[in-house]
Amino acid sequence: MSMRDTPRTPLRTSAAGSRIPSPSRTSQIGSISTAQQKRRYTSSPPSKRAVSSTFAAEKRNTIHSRIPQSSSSNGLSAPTSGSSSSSANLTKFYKSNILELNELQETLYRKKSILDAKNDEYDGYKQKQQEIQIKWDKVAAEKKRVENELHMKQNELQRCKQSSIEKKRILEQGHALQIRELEAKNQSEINRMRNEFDSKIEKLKHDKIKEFETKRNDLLDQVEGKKNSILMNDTILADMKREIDNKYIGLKEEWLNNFQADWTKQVEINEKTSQDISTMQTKLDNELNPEIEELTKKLAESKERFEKLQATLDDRTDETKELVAKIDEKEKQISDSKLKSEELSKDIQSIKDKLKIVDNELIKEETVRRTLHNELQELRGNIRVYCRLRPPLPSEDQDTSNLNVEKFDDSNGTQTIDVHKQGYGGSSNNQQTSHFKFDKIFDTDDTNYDVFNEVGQLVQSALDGYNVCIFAYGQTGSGKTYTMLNPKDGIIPLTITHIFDWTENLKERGWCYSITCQFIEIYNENIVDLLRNRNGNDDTESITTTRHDIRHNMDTQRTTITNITTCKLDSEATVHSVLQRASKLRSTATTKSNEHSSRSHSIFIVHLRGENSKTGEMSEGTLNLIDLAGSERINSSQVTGERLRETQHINKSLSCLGDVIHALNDNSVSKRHIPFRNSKLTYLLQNSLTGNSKTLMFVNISSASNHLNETLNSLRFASKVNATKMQKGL
Ligand SMILES: Nc1ncnc2c1ncn2[C@@H]1O[C@H](COP(=O)(O)OP(=O)(O)OP(=O)(O)O)[C@@H](O)[C@H]1O
Repeated sequence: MSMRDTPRTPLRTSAAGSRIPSPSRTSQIGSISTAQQKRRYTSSPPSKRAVSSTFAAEKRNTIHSRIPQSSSSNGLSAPTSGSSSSSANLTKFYKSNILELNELQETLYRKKSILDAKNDEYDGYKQKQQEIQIKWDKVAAEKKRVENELHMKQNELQRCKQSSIEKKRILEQGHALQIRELEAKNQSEINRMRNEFDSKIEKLKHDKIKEFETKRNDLLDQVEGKKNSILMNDTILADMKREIDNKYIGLKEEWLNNFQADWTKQVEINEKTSQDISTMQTKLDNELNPEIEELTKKLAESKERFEKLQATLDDRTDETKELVAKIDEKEKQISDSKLKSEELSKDIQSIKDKLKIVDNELIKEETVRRTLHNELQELRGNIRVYCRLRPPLPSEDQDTSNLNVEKFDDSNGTQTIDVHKQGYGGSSNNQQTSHFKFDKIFDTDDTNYDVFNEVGQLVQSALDGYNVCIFAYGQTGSGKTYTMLNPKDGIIPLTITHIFDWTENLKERGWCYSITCQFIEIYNENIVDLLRNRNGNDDTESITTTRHDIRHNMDTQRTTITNITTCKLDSEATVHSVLQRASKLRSTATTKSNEHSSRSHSIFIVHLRGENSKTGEMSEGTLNLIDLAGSERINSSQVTGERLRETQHINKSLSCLGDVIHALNDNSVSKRHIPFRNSKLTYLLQNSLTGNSKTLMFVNISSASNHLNETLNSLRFASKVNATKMQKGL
């Protein structure tokens, strides 16, 4: 029961109305019978919860029950007799009881004050939690902003990287061009050398021609000289002839002949020289001219090539100049980018540092949150009982007026359901009304999501490393399976989905969780593995032959079951397939044993193991989600055989569950023995019911009037559980 919403203790002065009446005011009331007095002392004292919730009513009842109502019922004289002895008895009775009643009232006030103090403490915690929540939201928003900033910077860095790659590519292209340019340069060098060679050849050719021309000119000069000398000789000869003619006509003939002979000789020499000259001229023309022509042609070609190369070279030089300018520009851009990149790296580093601080803050906040969450849960009570009404099915009586659910009042913290039942003869005068108080009551129009909103906090506790048990108790068909396992929105599917969401969020605070599950049922005190591998000849017989033992490790407070299948839950798909596997096995058993599912307890066990890589913290919690067997009372004398066995086992295990919770509430040292071993169910859940564990019981009831008796039985059982509190440190 939540302390949060317990009504405040009234001031003592204002409690006058509830004080015990003085003997004088009640002097007309008869004295208590000895039998009643005896019963009062021998009955066990009411639990603390019962005292707090029903004290006023009890007090009234006690007083009225002790006052004789008629002389025929207790043998005392009627108040109208006015006898002094009965008045004296009455006075004596009140004197002896008023002290005790006042003491009780005193005790009640004390307890209520403690309750108020706890209530205030709880409000303080609530305030603190709200502040932390606001701080948390701020930190989360700051983190988101910083992450966005980081994201943008990373994008910018990425762009810079891409532009660097582009520049590198362009530079590489430039290098390739340079290589080609060098090749062109080498080519031009070759060409230059070739030109030099050509010009040398040209010069040589020129020199040779010059030399030959000089030689020819010399020879021509010689010929001219010879011609001149011949001409001179002719003149001399003519002179001599004339002299001879004149002087020596006789000798003329002889000298002329001689001279003619000489002259013929000279002519021959001249002819020979002329022949030599023409031979040389021919030789010059035949041999050197083709070579010169060839060389001239080559020279022209080379010139042409040279001009072309020169033009290309000019183009390349211009291109190279442009490239060099571009390279310079790019290099400048690269150095700018490098500077920017360094600045970005610094920014990123500072953001990372900030993120680290934020992370550390978050981790610290998480630890505080866990402590506060647990304190809050403890303040709300380690045992909670919720009631859930299911609407009448179409086939059932639609009249639900027997049940009346009080509106939930947040400041009250509890909710009451009134059950009206006709007395003997069906007369409305004989109607009896029973009141049952629970931490919360879900009416017929509340959905599974409304239910999960309340359960979620306990799932969070399991993630924080506590053991949690959630039971669904009620008669067959009251909605236990609908509450626990409805495929879309039952507690089990919603729990797992939320666990995935929460563990994902906790990752950024350094927490990494491994989630495993087992799904078993307890049928006739035998454990059946609902996740075992099915094979073709699998039948109910082979199921029950596999032995499963429960082992408790007292050091680690962990419980294991031998030969049981454990499945890793890493995605919603695996959860779906695990639940389908289990439901298939259950439905197979249902066809073989009538209404098997309502005759067995099914337990979905989720192990949540978390490790925080940043703080080194570890947490290990177990969440047990239990769909109990139908609780309807079947008289053992009405059934036989297998059904009788089932009934005995169910009755035994459910009453054992009640006993265990009762025993846990008993602080008396002599009664510290908790009868966990009396049933498989309680023995299995031993570690999850003791210590700092949290327990939630749903009592599922049908609102249909034809189920009223079973509804009352279920509500009575649940009220008994609700009147207990978990004993710590067992
Ligand atoms: N809150 C609800 N709203 C609507 N229908 C419901 C609700 N609770 C239960 N039902 C319907 O009532 C019927 C019986 O419910 P369910 O099978 O969950 O009961 P049960 O207690 O688990 O029975 P059993 O013990 O046989 O497993 C089902 O048809 C279910 O759909």
